[in-house]
Amino acid sequence: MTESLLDIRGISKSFGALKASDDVSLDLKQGEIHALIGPNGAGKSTLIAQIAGSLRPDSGEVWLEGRNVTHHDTVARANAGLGRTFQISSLAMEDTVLQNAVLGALGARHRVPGVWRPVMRDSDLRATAIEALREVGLEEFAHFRTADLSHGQRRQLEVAVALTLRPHVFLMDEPMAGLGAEGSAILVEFLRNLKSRAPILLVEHDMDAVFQLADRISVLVYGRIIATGSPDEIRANREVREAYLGEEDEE
Ligand SMILES: Nc1ncnc2c1ncn2[C@@H]1O[C@H](COP(=O)(O)OP(=O)(O)OP(=O)(O)O)[C@@H](O)[C@H]1O
Repeated sequence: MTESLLDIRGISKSFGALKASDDVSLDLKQGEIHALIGPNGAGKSTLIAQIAGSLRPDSGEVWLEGRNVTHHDTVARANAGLGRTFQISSLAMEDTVLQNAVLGALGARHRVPGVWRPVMRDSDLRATAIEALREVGLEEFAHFRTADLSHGQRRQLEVAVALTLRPHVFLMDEPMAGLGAEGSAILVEFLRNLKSRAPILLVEHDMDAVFQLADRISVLVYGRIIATGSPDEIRANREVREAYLGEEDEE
């Protein structure tokens, strides 16, 4: 059996009377894209926040590469190999592409250089940042203002920033959001290649992208996972179709 790099065990989280996560278990194995789908308000972002460490579960555990990180904060989890891209861009739009990547690489270091040593002249940080930009195909845009990138390129830059932390596992929250058909197609191809570098837990509303990309899909409804399986299994699952996918998938 392939070892799970990320293992979510029985996570529950309530906001008052609302159970946003209800005994959720799922895992992420080497080389796969595991998509988490579900209607608005199903609890996807709440679950991602608990995996990333920004929200504490009421009960349950998060294991990363065989280590229980349930009580680690976001920085400790990032340093342990959990890379994340966000639903809302965390990039500094007025800074250059390279500056954003260097800032990401700076977060990967366990110390902050002294103010006398300008960050942008730190050759290790620059090398890490340029390597990450090269990996996502943005090296030639290094000196562009981030605001001048296309939407899709900004998504790629977010991945580059995450790559500077040398993640072993990726959490991605709606990377396709706001992309047109062409941008989505490029990003789908990009993520398909990226998964061999680090497996991806993907929250995504774009069902075309999900069904093209995912090796496994879990469906979250009212905080509970109602099904996990291959894209074909999920498409054929009656409960999933009734709860979420709707009749348009019936052929
Ligand atoms: N901090 C909070 N306090 C109270 N309720 C919250 C809080 N965060 C989320 N919720 C509620 O928990 C439920 C799950 O929300 P969540 O944002 O995780 O869903 P989602 O599946 O990510 O939705 P979307 O697809 O729209 O992003 C919703 O009913 C939401 O209103």
